[in-house]
Amino acid sequence: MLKFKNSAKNLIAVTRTTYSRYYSTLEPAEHAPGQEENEAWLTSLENSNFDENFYFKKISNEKPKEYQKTPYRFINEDTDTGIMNINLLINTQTIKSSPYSSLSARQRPKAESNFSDVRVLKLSSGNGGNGSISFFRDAGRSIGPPDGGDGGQGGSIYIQAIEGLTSLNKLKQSYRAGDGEKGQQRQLDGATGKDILINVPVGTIVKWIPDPLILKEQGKEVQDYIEYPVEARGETMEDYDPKFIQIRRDDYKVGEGWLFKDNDKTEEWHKDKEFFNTLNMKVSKYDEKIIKEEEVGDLFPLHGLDLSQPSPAPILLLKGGTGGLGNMHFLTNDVRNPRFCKKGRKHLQGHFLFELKLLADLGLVGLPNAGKSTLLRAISNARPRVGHWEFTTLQPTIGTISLGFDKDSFTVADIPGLIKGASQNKGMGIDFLRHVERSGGLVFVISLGNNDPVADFEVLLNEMGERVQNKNILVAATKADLENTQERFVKLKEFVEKQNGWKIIPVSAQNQENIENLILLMGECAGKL
Ligand SMILES: Nc1nc2c(ncn2[C@@H]2O[C@H](COP(=O)(O)OP(=O)(O)OP(=O)(O)O)[C@@H](O)[C@H]2O)c(=O)[nH]1
Repeated sequence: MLKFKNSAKNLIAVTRTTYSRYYSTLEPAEHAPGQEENEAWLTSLENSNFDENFYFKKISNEKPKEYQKTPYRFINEDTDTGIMNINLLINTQTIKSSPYSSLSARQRPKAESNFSDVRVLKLSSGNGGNGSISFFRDAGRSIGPPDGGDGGQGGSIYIQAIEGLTSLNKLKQSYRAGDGEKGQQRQLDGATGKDILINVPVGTIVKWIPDPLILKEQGKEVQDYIEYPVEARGETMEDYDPKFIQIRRDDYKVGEGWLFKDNDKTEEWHKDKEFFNTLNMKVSKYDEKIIKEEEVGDLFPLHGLDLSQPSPAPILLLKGGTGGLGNMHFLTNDVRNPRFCKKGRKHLQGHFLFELKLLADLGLVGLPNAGKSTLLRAISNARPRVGHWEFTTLQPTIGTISLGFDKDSFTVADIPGLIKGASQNKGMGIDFLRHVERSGGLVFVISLGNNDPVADFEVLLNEMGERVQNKNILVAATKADLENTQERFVKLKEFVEKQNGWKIIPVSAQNQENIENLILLMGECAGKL
């Protein structure tokens, strides 16, 4: 049999009588699928039985119709998507306002340049490259068999929580993965678009949110939406409790997405031809498969992705578009001269809210200037800022405390001081409490240098509200080295011990007094002893 190679040097000249004879006696270009292979592939598509249940189960409860106009839809099936572990679902937490909103302009840039725990990012994956329409050519022959390669896969956006990061401030405002390149002649597939991997600190929660600009136009606040992802849009329905958001690609439907080579023989011309319609019916099955895979793959947990552990591998957030098929796939018995290929599938785009909740075993809670940072310096390797003025601590610091070489160590988070009215956003507000929210225990740091430590403790308990529930509590009465603190300590001890038998210990962080005992009690509070 005569060989038709894709290199001119290897080409064996053939004399052809008719076009069809030419094709029936020649094999196509070296790696391009041949006519027989294409026929077999199209037949397999025709007979293929995609697990419709698998795909449609997830969207069967999709309601109501008008939501479908939006570029996203809610899905309420609680099924594993195959790319994301459902166990990662968490409850939505409230975000009220910028943690820095109440700071003076002088303080703000300092705080924001080093630390950021809430960010909104615009993310887009890449478009799939278009297929290519090309025919083998050489000097002796004006046109050969189709050899147009496939478009490259669009780049995807991945996220990975890694240890050693403590802030979201390095993230950019938007990320866009690369587009797949278009297919090339000689069966060359287009290059794959560049993926993007976003590294975040362990403890980051990622939530999908609608475009903040659109929300603004509608007079809605991103914050409201985050607090009640569905309710704030007035879209809650009885028995409708969506678990996923499906961000949709504004793209061609099954049987569409063809690109044609000739200006005069466009889609209209082809749609009149039986050979094209027959082929399109078969290729539609391929479209269906790709689109169904997108429906499943493009789901995101509505209540967010909680990266509370280092991610063993990057997690796919937004998948790039699939590359379009080149014309080499469409050479069949009926289609001798496929002057068409498929477009690449489009990218996905969405806005995501990144919220960092540092993960420490214990949280230090106290009024400004109570001595929290000094205490953390005394007991751990952390070096938080210490000052004589209030609100020295503008960003949370985490210290690690060792209980000895044969015991677990534990971590302690120092957060900015709370003041009366903090829950109404006074001082630094209470947004920083997100960083002690997931701690098993809280250590209240009360200064014995203040006149009425009991009243101080009451202020803190008021501001903390229900946040103290289900937590181990310890009170560190600090600055015990100061004069006349004995009597204050006795009163405070009495008050503390009345509260569910909580423990209290006097210390002087400055003079390193009673620190060993404090560490032991803290280890107990952290559940490590
Ligand atoms: N005498 C004495 N002074 C202390 C002790 N601990 C802290 N101080 C002083 O109290 C002041 C406040 O200490 P910080 O550790 O910055 O207090 P903070 O609670 O972290 O303050 P904010 O950052 O405002 O929340 C500093 O001047 C410290 O030197 C102590 O045990 N004894």
